[in-house]
Amino acid sequence: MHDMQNIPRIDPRRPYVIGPSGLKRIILGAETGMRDPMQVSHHDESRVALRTNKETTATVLVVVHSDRGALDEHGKQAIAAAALLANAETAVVVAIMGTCNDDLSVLGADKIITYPSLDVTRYSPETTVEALRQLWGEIHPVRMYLPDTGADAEIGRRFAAIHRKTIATDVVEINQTEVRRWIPGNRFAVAKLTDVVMLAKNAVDTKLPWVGKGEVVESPTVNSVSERVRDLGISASAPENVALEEADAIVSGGNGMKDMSTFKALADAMGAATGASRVAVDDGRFPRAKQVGATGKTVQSSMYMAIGISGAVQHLQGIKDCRHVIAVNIDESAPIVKRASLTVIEDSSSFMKAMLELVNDAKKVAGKE
Ligand SMILES: Cc1cc2nc3c(=O)[nH]c(=O)nc-3n(C[C@H](O)[C@H](O)[C@H](O)COP(=O)(O)OP(=O)(O)OC[C@H]3O[C@@H](n4cnc5c(N)ncnc54)[C@H](O)[C@@H]3O)c2cc1C
Repeated sequence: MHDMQNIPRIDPRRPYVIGPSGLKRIILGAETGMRDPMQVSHHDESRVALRTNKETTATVLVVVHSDRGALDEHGKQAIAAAALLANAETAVVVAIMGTCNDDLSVLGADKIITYPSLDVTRYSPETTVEALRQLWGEIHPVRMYLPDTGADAEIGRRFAAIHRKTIATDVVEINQTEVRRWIPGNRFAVAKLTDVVMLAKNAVDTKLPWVGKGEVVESPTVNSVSERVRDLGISASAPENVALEEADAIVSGGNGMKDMSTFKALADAMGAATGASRVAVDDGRFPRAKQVGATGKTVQSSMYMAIGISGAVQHLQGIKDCRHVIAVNIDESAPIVKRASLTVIEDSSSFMKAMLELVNDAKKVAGKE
């Protein structure tokens, strides 16, 4: 049985979601002229084939906001979905609202256009919609894909409403003629394929057997538009007021972290929210609301520092969307080490004291104290 909570976690390999019934046939079948992934060596990246060698005569457009030069998993999925669905004559054009340091060719992007001034730190929906109107007029895409979250969710709806495009939201399955979205009661709502497709999270696998051309194009000038809403900038709220699921930096303690006062001081100094493993919660060191993992919160911070946490599979499930995981552990064979992009093999208490000193020194140098 499915309930609403399971909806964003659809396994793309199940037979009814995007990819399986539709995608497998659409993209990998001989009739599309696509490369057969079985002929591609996954171990030799230099030999990964282009998605298509044919001259492209049509385009599909993917629109994604980036955050400090990086795309989140949902944004990546939108690009991969567009590439999976495009036929051999169709180019995948990606408009990045912001900058992008990632290699998007591995997600099937053929052409990448960045709009650095339209990143998520500024609220400028009317200018963004104008940028898309200009781009749409230039490349005449057959379809536009966006992730159905955050700034992208708003832009897709605004664009469709203003420019009278058909739109489907929360889409989990798509084929040549129809889109499907989940509705309560474990049912699909089916609609004709629309101009704008807003994709639900985790409906597509981003591991592709081929690459796009990845050509980066200079940012076009966008006509100036007067925004009706004035952006007063971003002000950070105190980490303890931020929901763990929305925190950008999290310092998390586990069974190997007992020095609570240094832990709290470090989190404060770093401006990070605090999380915990289940063992640390069961011990009474953290409230249940701080538990990260399968039976706790699923977080998606840019930085997740796991101090004295082993990285049990149930804990890792809660941090799968985190961008940078830093592990602090005395055991270099702890599973968290495999997940982390940086590991410090050190006693948690000594680490936290040293780190606290470094952060405070850095703040003094920056004149923030
Ligand atoms: C159904 C189910 C659901 C679960 N849900 C969750 C969940 O949502 N979230 C969750 O976290 N767990 C969950 N668990 C529990 C999970 O399996 C682990 O038991 C738990 O995550 C372990 O917590 P830990 O890593 O803090 O503790 P431990 O497994 O005890 O690991 C402690 C780590 O700290 C290191 N360490 C020890 N001393 C030090 C030191 N002085 N300095 C630095 N490092 C040190 C150790 O090397 C070790 O790696 C669940 C389990 C089940 C069965």
